[in-house]
Amino acid sequence: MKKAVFLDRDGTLNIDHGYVHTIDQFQFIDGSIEALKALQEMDYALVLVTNQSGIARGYFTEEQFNQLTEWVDWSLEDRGVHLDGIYYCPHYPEGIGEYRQECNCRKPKGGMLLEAINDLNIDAKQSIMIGDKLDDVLAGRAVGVGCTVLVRTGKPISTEIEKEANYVIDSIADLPELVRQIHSSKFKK
Ligand SMILES: O=P(O)(O)OC[C@@H](O)[C@H]1O[C@@H](OP(=O)(O)O)[C@@H](O)[C@@H](O)[C@@H]1O
Ligand SMILES: [Mg+2]
Ligand SMILES: [Zn+2]
Repeated sequence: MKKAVFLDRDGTLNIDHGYVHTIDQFQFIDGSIEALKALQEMDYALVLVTNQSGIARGYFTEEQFNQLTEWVDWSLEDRGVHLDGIYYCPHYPEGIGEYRQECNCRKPKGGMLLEAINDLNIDAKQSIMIGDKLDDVLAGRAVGVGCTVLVRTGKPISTEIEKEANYVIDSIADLPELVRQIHSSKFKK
């Protein structure tokens, strides 16, 4: 079994301009690519788990999402970062057509993470969920992820919400250092 970092997208990997769906709108957060590279070198599988209710809301199509995702994936590969899995939820309970669903994949539910855990043989306990919203923390917790991390690069987070995560850091750029510290403090025990 392998350990993984479950990565939220908007607000964590890229700036959340609100329902980002074009290459022009997609801005990697400073230091995010380098952080992913470092985590990959620490033997973490990298798994993207993103709510894309903009599809169900009719703001953009699944096809547009897939095109952008392909660009993101290749931009990362270009910089030596391989995403082991990409999972997205296109649904919304008040959405349109086939996307109007009370699904099990939209965070805070754990469906996307669970699918990845099964597909990629991931050890949830050894894994990390990082995101910018309480829903990310709750999704991680729902599947028994060992460590939940909130970043301050996305939606504003209240002190009440901060208490729900195991750690709060300024940006995903700080995650490799946090992981190193966690590992070294475990050794000392
Ligand atoms: O952060 P991840 O999961 O990667 O993606 C979230 C996005 O799909 C969008 O999620 C929306 O929330 P609702 O889906 O409308 O609740 C809003 O927060 C948007 O600003 C945001 O772009
Ligand atoms: Mg987010
Ligand atoms: Zn869904």
